Amino acid sequence: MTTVLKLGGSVVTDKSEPETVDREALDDAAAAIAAADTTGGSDAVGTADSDGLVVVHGGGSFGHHHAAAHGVTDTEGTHDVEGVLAIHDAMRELNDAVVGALQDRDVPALPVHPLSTAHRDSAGETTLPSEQVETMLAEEFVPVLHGDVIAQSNEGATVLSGDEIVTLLARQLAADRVGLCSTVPGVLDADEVIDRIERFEAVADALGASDATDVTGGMAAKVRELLDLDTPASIFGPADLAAFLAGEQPGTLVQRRR
Ligand SMILES: Nc1ncnc2c1ncn2[C@@H]1O[C@H](COP(=O)(O)OP(=O)(O)OP(=O)(O)O)[C@@H](O)[C@H]1O
Ligand SMILES: C=C(C)CCOP(=O)(O)O
Repeated sequence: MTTVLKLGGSVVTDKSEPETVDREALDDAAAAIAAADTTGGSDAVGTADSDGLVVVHGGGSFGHHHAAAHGVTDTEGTHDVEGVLAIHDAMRELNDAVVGALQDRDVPALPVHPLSTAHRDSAGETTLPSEQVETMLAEEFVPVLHGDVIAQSNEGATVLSGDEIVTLLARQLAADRVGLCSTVPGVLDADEVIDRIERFEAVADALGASDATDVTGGMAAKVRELLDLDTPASIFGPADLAAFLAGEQPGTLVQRRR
């Protein structure tokens, strides 16, 4: 079984303070991942024939802050190389922290930086090679990707969100499970967690943007992307990470009715 897990930038960073890792939250997440034994092989998460875990993390107070400062979004690009590097370097720094926290817990985590491998065409179609991720999984490593800036034809460089990485990889790896761990316990409608979302229109009124600086669209964009997947996806909070990794479906399950 292959699991793709996104650790929200809002979980692993303090989104109200530029470039601040939330060390406690990150270590808690790393501990939950370590306890779940998520590497490929016979004892891995979910079933006996697990192919392992891919971790993706978002930008939080690292990427979004720099992207906003340089006017870069997932559709608006820049040719300013210093701006591109500022966004990428911030994301690499956060990725170092995430990989480091996992390695401190003996999770065999390795970084994968999308700027060096992914690109977009002028219509915004993203290509993200996954062969290195698949090989890492086969060798029982835990690849750790992150939202990033990537080259886009006619735009310079634009933001690739962790959420889009999750959906691209889930398709390419034919993932069995997808989890988005954010700061909220699920998708909320008037403070109640919605159990299941099958159609965007049914929840559109409840969905908003992020309440922090976020250039890629917050909760509404997440739900839209997840509804396009064949793989069922769960959106849940940090308290439910261990349950998700143990095979449960906490929070909100997003799956289009076929
Ligand atoms: N109906 C809703 N239910 C839950 N959260 C919502 C809703 N509408 C808007 N939100 C906002 O969406 C946020 C989650 O999206 P956000 O993009 O900030 O999360 P993330 O993936 O953890 O962070 P990042 O994008 O930095 O990786 C919540 O913190 C909340 O502010
Ligand atoms: C802002 C950058 C560079 C990454 C955005 O990733 P996200 O937080 O998953 O939307």
